[in-house]
Order: sequence, then structure tokens, then C-alpha cells
Amino acid sequence: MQVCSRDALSQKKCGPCSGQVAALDIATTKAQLAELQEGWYLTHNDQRIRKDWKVRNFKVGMAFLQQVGDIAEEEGHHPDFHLEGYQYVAIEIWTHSIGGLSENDFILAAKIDQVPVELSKKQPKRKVEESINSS
Ligand SMILES: C[C@H](O)[C@H](O)[C@H]1CNC2=NC(N)=NC(=O)C2=N1
Repeated sequence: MQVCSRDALSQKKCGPCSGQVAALDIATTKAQLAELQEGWYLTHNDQRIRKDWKVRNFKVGMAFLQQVGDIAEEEGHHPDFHLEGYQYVAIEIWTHSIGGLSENDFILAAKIDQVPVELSKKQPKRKVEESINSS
């Protein structure tokens, strides 16, 4: 796979996720990750990408996830959603059929980055994930 800019990614369409879709190697994964907006990181043994947000309130979080859900349906590629502690949102993406990352995951991430979301004025000093676990 060719590494794409975030603009190019956001204009692509997710292809069908059969077992045939190619898993990205770690070098391509890291290069592609660097093209996304800030905040995405690798998790689950480098087999998923995840981003965390502390949003203004619960309704903002729900509305954001609804918009992302609409995009996911359109793309036929579906992320895992988390909304915890009423304002901590996280999204995890991977390609289930290969148990790892494919270009589809980055296409979806680039599209998610284009959805506006109102963040909390009080951002956690530590990573959002750590804040949830300790509160
Ligand atoms: C037939 C259809 O394309 C597949 O079942 C899709 C649906 N959504 C999916 N979403 C994600 N994230 N990974 C998949 O492998 C996947 N497979």
C-alpha cells in the first residue's frame, strides 16, 4: 500500500473487508499514522488504532458518535465506540477480517478527523485513557 496524505485518505472509499484485504506492515502503519491528525495511536499489539477525546458534555459525545456512525455505515467499515464518564469518548478501529490494520482503517480515521467536535474546556493533564481509569 502507498502511504497517503490525510486529504487523499479522506477522499478514498473503504473497500470490501474480505480476508483478502492486505494487512499493513509496521513500517507502513507508522508512516500512515503520522499522516493522520494528532491523537491516533497504536494499541492491541499494534493491531488497532485508537483516539481519545474529552468532549464538552454527554450530548456532544453522543452527537459526535452518531455522526461517526453514519460515516461508518456509509463506508461499510465499523469502529468500536466508547463513551465513559459522560465526556470521555474513544474510538478504536481495525479490520476484523484480518485481525489487524488495513488501509480502510486509516481512511475511516481520516474521515472521523473531519467531524467537528466540541472539546471540554478542561482537558486532562494526562492521557484521557489514564484519566478514566483513575477517576
Ligand atoms: C461484508 C462487510 O464488508 C464486512 O462484514 C465488514 C463490515 N464492517 C467491518 N468493519 C470493520 N472495522 N472491520 C471489518 O472487517 C468489517 N467487515
